[in-house]
Amino acid sequence: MDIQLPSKAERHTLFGSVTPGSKTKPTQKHKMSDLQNKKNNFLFSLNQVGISNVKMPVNVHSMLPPTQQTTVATFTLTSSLPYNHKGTNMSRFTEQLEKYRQQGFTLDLPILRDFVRELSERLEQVDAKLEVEFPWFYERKGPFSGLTGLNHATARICISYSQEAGFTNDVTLICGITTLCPCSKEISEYSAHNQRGYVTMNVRLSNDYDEEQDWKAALLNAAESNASACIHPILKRPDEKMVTEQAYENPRFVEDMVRLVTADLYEIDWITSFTVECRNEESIHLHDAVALLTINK
Ligand SMILES: Nc1nc2c(ncn2[C@@H]2O[C@H](COP(=O)(O)OP(=O)(O)OP(=O)(O)O)[C@@H](O)[C@H]2O)c(=O)[nH]1
Repeated sequence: MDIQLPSKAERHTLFGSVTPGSKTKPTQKHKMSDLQNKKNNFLFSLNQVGISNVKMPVNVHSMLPPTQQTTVATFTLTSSLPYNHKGTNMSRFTEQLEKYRQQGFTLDLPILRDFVRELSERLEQVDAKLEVEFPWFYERKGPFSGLTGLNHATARICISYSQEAGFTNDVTLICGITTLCPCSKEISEYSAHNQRGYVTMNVRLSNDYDEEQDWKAALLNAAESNASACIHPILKRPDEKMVTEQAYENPRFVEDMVRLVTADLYEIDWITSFTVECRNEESIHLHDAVALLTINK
């Protein structure tokens, strides 16, 4: 094949690009109009305005191995906006993220609290909120073989700051477990259906919480230690036999899961309130089974 192509500039013209016209508007920042900083009565104050779905590599400390890990986090950053401000200064949200990225952003709670307070100052607003979600990785050994592999759970941190009320620290962990149906076990001559369930624990941390306690590991343990069995990346046949028998010996409805996890979270003194949800991707249905419980201690 021998195709004679026009130059790249000619190709762009062919596909509709035009020469820039004469430009009259200022190019220097101080001469540009600043629409978003216009003050007037704009009718309503806003609860939240900012940016969402921002991806960034971050560092995470973990009590479970790997104890230092890098992962990709998705951020939402917002503040409120008074009725007399037309718009927020959007560029300052990403400027704040970039400042922390250059320092090697680690998602420790004290660092995130500094981030949110500084963000409110940078925005010249009375409050700010950070929500960040990331896959958190933890090693899991086969129960017989001891062979190690990596599992992950979805972790979320939400820090709110206001000059008036200070900080609230909410965290969420969503992890996979195995559940075996008690009803199916009871009524069947053989076997019982079982499935992958997802436990979502949404927790408010008290001021006593310190990073040594690692909320991620504690919430994972609350879910897994009450499940029919844990999820494993690598299982050899002796492992598989153990996991299968363990599930049969520990049947759980979604209701059982939520109540048992609730009891564990209730006993943790650095948790002030929480919601537990269990969702089973039923293997005998196309629909899921769900249960949810909220506790204010
Ligand atoms: N408020 C607002 N800004 C938007 C919106 N859509 C885009 N922008 C952003 O406007 C930003 C520029 O505005 P500012 O952050 O106020 O920029 P600036 O005034 O040069 O920066 P400062 O001097 O820090 O105030 C860009 O980052 C755009 O992304 C919107 O819906 N609302």
